[in-house]
Order: sequence, then C-alpha cells, then structure tokens
Amino acid sequence: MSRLIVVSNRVSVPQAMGAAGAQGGLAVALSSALREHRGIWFGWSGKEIETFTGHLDMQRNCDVTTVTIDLEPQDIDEYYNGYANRTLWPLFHYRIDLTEYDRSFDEGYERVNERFADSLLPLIEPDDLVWVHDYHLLPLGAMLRDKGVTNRMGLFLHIPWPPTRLFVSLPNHEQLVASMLHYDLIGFQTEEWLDSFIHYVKKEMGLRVTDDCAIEYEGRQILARAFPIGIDFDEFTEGARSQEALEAHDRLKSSVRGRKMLIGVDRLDYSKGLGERFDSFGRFLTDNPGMAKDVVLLQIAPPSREDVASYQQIRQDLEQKTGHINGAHADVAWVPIRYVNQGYPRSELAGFYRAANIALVTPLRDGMNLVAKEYVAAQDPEDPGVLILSQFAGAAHQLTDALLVNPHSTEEVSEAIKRALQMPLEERRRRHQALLAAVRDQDVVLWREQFVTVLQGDAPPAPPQAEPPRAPDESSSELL
Ligand SMILES: O=P(O)(O)OC[C@H]1O[C@H](O[C@H]2O[C@H](CO)[C@@H](O)[C@H](O)[C@H]2O)[C@H](O)[C@@H](O)[C@@H]1O
Ligand SMILES: O=c1ccn([C@@H]2O[C@H](COP(=O)(O)OP(=O)(O)O)[C@@H](O)[C@H]2O)c(=O)[nH]1
Repeated sequence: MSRLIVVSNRVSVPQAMGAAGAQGGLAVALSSALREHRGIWFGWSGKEIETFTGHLDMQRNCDVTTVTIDLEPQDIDEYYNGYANRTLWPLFHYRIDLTEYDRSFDEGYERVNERFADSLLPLIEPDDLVWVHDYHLLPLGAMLRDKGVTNRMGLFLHIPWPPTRLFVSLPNHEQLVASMLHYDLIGFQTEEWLDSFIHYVKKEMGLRVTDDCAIEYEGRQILARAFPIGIDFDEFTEGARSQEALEAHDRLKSSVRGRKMLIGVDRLDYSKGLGERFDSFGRFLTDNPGMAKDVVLLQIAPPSREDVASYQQIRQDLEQKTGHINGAHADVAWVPIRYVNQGYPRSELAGFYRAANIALVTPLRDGMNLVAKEYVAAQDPEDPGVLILSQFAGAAHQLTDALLVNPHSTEEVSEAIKRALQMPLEERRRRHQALLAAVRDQDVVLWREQFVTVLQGDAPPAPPQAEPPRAPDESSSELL
C-alpha cells in the first residue's frame, strides 16, 4: 500500500474526542482518516514567525505524524486572511458582495503555496500518494509538478464550487483552474459543485469532458468526482457514551427546566446563516405565543477568522440581534436565546446534541456540515430529536429525511420549528432511522477509502448519491 501524504492549510495536532477546545470539520475528518493510514500530515502550524525559515517541525500524536512550518505575519495576512478568507471563501459561498480583490493577496497566495511546495518536496518518496485539501492550496499541485514531482496527486475541495457566472468575477480565474488541472483527481462534496466545475471547464475553457467526468487537458486526463465527507461514526458514538457526554447532557437538561431545547453549533461565520436563524426563531416566538415560553435556543458559536472585517461585523450583528430578540421576549424567569461564543470538546457537544429536541442547521451555503451528521449520531433512537436542515448545505444531498428548509425564509424555518415540536414520536423515529443509516453508512472511512482508491488509479467511480429536490432558483442550468 502506498504511503499517504496529506496536505492542508492548517494542521491541528490530533485530539481525542474529549480534548479541550474546538476543531473545525476538516481537522476532525483528517486526523481520523490519518489515524488509520500510514503517512504524514503536512501544513501550517497556525503559528507566526518573524522571518520564514522553512524549518520543519515533526511530531507524533494519537498515531498521526504531523510536519508543520511557521509563516510570517505578511504571509498570514495576505494568504490566509487575504486570498483564502477575503477572496475565495466569500466568492465560493456565493457572497460576491463580501469578496475582496487585492493584488497583494494574489502575491501572498502564490508565495505561500511556493513555500509549501519547497518545504514538502524533500518529504515526497517515489510511491507516495499526495492528497491536497481545500481552497488555500489550489495551485500547490502545479507547483510540485514544476519541481519534478510525478506522483499521483489529488485535491479535495471542502467548500462549494460557485456557479460559473459568479466564478468569472475572480481576476485570473482561468489561470487558477488551469493550475488545478495538474492534479490527477479533483474531489467535491456533492454532484452540484462537481456540475458547476465541469460547466466552467467546458464553457469557459472549451475543454472536452467524457461522460464519466474525465477532463482532457494538455494530453492528460483529470478525473473529477463527488465524494461526500462523513463523520467518524464509531469514534463519535463511543464518545457520546462517555461520562463527560452524560454529564454535559444532564447539566443542560436540568438547566432548561422541562422546556424544549433547540440547538445550533457553528463557527461564527456569515456562511452559517446565524442572523437569519435568530430572525426565524424570533418569528416563531411572535407567531406562536402559546408555545414560546416552553422553548429555548442554545447557540454555540466559537469565534473564527477574527482578523477579517466581515467576521468582526457578523459578530457585532449577532450580539445586537440576540439582545434585541431577548429584550423583546424574555421575562424574569426565561431568556429565549442562549448565545455562547465559546468552543466545546466534541464529547460534551455529543451530550448537548442528545439533550436537544431540535437541531437548527441552517447555513446559507456550506460544503457539507458535519454538525448535522453529529446531531443525528448522538440521538436516542427510541426518542430522537428532529433535524431542521438547510437545503443549501452539502449534507442535504444525503440527509433527505431531515426537515429541509430554505434558510432565507423566516416563515418557512419558523413553521419547521413548530412542525418539529409537534412531530409524533413515530414520525421522529422513522425519520431518524433513515438519517442514522445515511450517517453511519457514508462515514469518513468510506470517504477516505473511495478518494484514495480512485486516486490510486484503479477504481470504479464513486456510486451516485441521493439528490434532494433543488430550490426553484437553482433548477435552471442558466445559473451554472
Ligand atoms: O481553519 P479555519 O479557517 O478555522 O476553518 C475551519 C474549517 O472550515 C472549513 O470547513 C469545511 O470542511 C468541512 C469538512 O469537510 C465541511 O463540513 C464544511 O462544510 C466546510 O466549510 C474549511 O473548508 C476548512 O479548510 C477549515 O479548516
Ligand atoms: O464548539 C465546538 C464547535 C464545533 N466543533 C466541531 O467542529 C466541526 C465543525 O464542522 P462543520 O463541517 O460543521 O463546519 P466547519 O466549521 O468545518 O465549516 C464539527 O466536527 C464540530 O463538532 C467542536 O469541536 N466544538
């Protein structure tokens, strides 16, 4: 079996379920994938150094070897805060209103990708498979090829791929995509993002694409496929049975004093639709005065990307909104929204999920959303809660038995909350059973195995996944 070299922007030291602090979905997915596989995880340490030295820091934790480099303040500013999170992230989440274009961001992005390529080069052995992750490192494969790397290399994009009409607003868009075509395999979370990418290479670059999505470019074939990421189901359900999870469950249950609880767990990011979610909950309280005092919304929202202005703005907006809704509805013994800007270990989250009657997972766009899957995995099958899920999350393509909603419609989300609160036990069980099967069967192990098998070059394409009905504004191919 070939050794696997995983490369991603940030390498967080793998943590056990109960470790303190929060990890993003990618970190959680990768450490569990690497624990099973011989190989190394290479990337940025998350630390700043005055002048870049190229020093490699090698560590072994929880059976995973990590190799990291530190970056200079200017690198972090132009590459991570700049091109990755001020340009690509908003654009790829359909927010051209928040997308910033600045030549210094492009330069920083190129420079850091070159630093990654130079530092990684001596670690690559002839039979290694190289698996690059996410929008921070799109041109890395091309840079490695320039330095003579002939190994099989794959890229997996964890976030959406935008419709062509939005993507072409990016200066040098064709150059960026051309650089991606040096990988042997490009993976997306859903068929929808895959379709948008294929549409772009056909219509804008005039490339030929075979029926099974092999793109023909400069005499080579690049495969493009959908591989929906999952959670580490066994690890998560084991953690959900831990003492820590049980205590977290009991603590939260007793604090809501017999009320029904809704839960949201999201990085504090404008793509997660938190403002719209709070408005929908406020509307539910106004429209259903008879039910209002019997519910509480717990929103866990650890701060994220705090040096980027749009993230500072969303934090301010949410503080105001929470104050406004609580001010309008609270009484001396009850506050409707508990808004918490702190991260929790996943074992505690598992207890919180199980204590919640409803999960509100309503991003405006999301590559996948692992919180939706964790909520399902944490439920008591005899008395499960209800998942309310945005139709615009990648997870909606698999979790079709959730209550799927348009997160922009406060009316629709408010009605879904009412329906979930009144849903008979039998329907809750039936929906949960189907959701649980999807979360268990399409877990992170299957995701990794399918990607690596296709990357090795000897595998059939991934089986097609269930697709939910598309929203009316997305059904037209004009929008691709
Ligand atoms: O590293 P950060 O800047 O703090 O951000 C955390 C991660 O956010 C994004 O996660 C995505 O990957 C998840 C797993 O596939 C997926 O469920 C989610 O929908 C995506 O948003 C980002 O793509 C990662 O690179 C970040 O590490
Ligand atoms: O306080 C928190 C909040 C989130 N998470 C984890 O962070 C991940 C979030 O992944 P998701 O795909 O939902 O979104 P992302 O943050 O990657 O966009 C999930 O595994 C959560 O359990 C955590 O460990 N503690």
